Amino acid sequence: MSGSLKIKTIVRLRPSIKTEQPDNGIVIDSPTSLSVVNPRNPVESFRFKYQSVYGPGASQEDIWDKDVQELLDHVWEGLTVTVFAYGVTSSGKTHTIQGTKADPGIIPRVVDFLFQNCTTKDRITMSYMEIYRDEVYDLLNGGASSPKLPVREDRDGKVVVQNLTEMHLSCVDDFNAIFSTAAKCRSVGATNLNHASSRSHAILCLNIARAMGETTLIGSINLVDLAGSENNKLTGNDPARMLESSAINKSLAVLGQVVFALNQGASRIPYRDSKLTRILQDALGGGSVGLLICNLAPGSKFRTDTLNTLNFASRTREIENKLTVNEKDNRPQPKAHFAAVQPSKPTAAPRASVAVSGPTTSTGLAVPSGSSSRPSLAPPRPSSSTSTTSRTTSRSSILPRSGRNSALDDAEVRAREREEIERRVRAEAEKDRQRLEAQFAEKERELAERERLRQKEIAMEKEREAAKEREKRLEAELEAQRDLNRQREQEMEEERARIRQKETEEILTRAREDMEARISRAVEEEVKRRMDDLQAQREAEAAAVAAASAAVTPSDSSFGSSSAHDMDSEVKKRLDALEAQYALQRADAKELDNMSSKARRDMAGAFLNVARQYHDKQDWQTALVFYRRCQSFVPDNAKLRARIQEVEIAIEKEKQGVTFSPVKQSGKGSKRQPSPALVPGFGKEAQNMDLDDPAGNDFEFDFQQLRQTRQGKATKNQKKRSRGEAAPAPPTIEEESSDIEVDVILKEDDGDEDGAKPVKKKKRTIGSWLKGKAKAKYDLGSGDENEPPVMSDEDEDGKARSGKSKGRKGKKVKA
Ligand SMILES: Nc1ncnc2c1ncn2[C@@H]1O[C@H](COP(=O)(O)OP(=O)(O)OP(=O)(O)O)[C@@H](O)[C@H]1O
Repeated sequence: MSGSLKIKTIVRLRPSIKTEQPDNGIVIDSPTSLSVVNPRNPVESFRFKYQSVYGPGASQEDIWDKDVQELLDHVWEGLTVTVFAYGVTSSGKTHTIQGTKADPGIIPRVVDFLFQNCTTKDRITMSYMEIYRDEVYDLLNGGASSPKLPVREDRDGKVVVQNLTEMHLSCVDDFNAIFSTAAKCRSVGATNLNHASSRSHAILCLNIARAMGETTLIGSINLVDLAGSENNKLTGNDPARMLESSAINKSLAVLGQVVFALNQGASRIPYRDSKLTRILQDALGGGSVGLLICNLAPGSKFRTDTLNTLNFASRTREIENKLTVNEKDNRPQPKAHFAAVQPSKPTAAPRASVAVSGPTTSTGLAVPSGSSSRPSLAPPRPSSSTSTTSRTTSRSSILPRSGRNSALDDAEVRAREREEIERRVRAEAEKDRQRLEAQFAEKERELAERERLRQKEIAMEKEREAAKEREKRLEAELEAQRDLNRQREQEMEEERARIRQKETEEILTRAREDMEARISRAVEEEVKRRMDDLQAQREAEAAAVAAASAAVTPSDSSFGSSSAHDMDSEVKKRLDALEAQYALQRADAKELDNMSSKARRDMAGAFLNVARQYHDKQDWQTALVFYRRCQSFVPDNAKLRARIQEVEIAIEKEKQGVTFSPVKQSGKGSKRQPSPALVPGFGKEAQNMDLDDPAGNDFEFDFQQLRQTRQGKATKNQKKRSRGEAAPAPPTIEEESSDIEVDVILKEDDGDEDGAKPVKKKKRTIGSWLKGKAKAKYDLGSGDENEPPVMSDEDEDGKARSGKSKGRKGKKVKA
């Protein structure tokens, strides 16, 4: 088989081991892709795609069956197959490549496979080496305790590990015995991350030579268990481990550079910068079939290494190898003849192959096809020697001396030329390397700058988010404060309303008490005065009787003198009464000066009430006193004047022994018409409400409806206040009654004696009524002689309205 083939790249994520926390940072999306969370920005993740992706549940067998076994077919075609495991320390490279007895990895499966499929003609050999601190040691010869082996390029440009032991295998057991001993020689040490951490890169090489008539196909399998990249902060390495670690990391860095340079198509690939890349030259951009297994470890502490490993894998899968069949010509070589000796052409050899040569064995990890320099599996036979060295020896032995000298000169010249070319190539390569490194550094700087800006942007975004959050919190706090203020204001408003209400009630109570006190004072004084008068009168009468019985005088003169005496005492009494009344009126007049018109009306009403009570009892004297006192507050009221005159007449008549029928208190008929002020539930508020029709019409007014509305509202407000809620100020009676309808009885004067007669009813609201109101009908100071003054909740008969109102519930009253 020939042609080119890209390196096959697969990924394997190992399960979490006992001491590790489960990790969701790596997600296997499909059998060929996975996503890894960005360690710098956890909301972001990177997605990768490879030929195969194995999760923690995948077995050794799965990997073998799907991705490894098929490659071994190429071995029988004389190709070199290189499988290498790459990954951070403890990611499972050794587990995958080597495995354990219970869970065998790739190596034992390959050996089984080879022996199952080989024929008796096939010859299988093995070599096993380790690269420890950038030196090569033979693991079949004691590993790092044996001498280090030089890595050279032979004349054909092949990389060879000199003196590496190659052992023949006849069966699987042979291999197991040799390998288990050799594996123990491998440099392994304990770190914090892996108790059996590989401190070296191990390369097991299995060669299969199959004779095919005149040629022998030499297939090879290189199984490479790389040491893992290490973060010394995590591994907790001691100084010795640090040196190992630095060598491991350096060789892996060069491996990365080689892959990078191959991807870039660079003219110089830095294989020579480490022993590892030098030896793997054939697998990387050389002539072999390549399989890269990237091992991943779960856990956030490995996240950056995981991403590095996956980036490395992505770059490696782009590398294309030009496959080269390793073939050996079995035909006997023609006898050495100087004409046949040609300098070997470096271009004829494969670009990169690893060959090992030593004193006892001469075999290669990869062998150039058809080349006479191909190492043989059997000990070298003189007749078919393929080594350049033996060719050179036979050539020199047949040359004459002078010819030998000139041949030596030629060789020297060629050697010098070669050195010169090598020097130039190296200088050029060095320049390329420096240029690439500069580019690399520049790229890294660019990436670092981009990363810095991204981090800055993230930090600013976070800051913006935090500021928004703060603003929201402040706004909420402000709103809460505003609510609190509103609530407090409402409470204060309610408190003020309560205080106002209380003050009003107190003022009213005080006024009422004051008035009651004055009335009772006045009554007491009057009663006392009258008692005194009565006493004086009785004493005077007793004295007069005594004097009359003692004196002996003619009957007419005695009659004349008795009559004069009576006249005197009567005049005197009247004078006393007038004086007393005058004194009272003076006292009232004094008070009157300081009173408001409303207070005057109140006082007049109070006295009128008392006067009426005496009037009803036909105690004309006392009634007269109170009517007069009432008059001192409303001196211009004509009706009151007339009432006083009536009472005075009654007194006169009484004195004359004439029976006197009680004076009617209503000037208009048997039934006094209630005024709005007398409607229960309204008290004196309605006094100022003028319900007089400007047109002089009468009307009916449903006070009961108004009262109920008002009481309903008052109860509602009271309840509100008891709950501590704000209640509106009580509306005025005008406001409340404005929508209430009344029936207006229009009157028409038909010219006869009866005067105006009610003819029809018309509905009007109190509001509209009030708009057109004329003078105040019930104003005590109005001087209206046709209407009685209205002072309190009692009607003119002195009966409480509340009692009457019960009987009138729901009935329309005539105003
Ligand atoms: N697929 C797996 N299933 C179960 N256990 C595993 C698996 N892969 C690795 N391990 C365990 O993880 C631990 C580390 O594995 P291993 O030694 O193979 O890592 P490594 O990559 O070779 O590390 P180092 O580079 O340090 O040599 C071992 O205990 C191994 O048994």
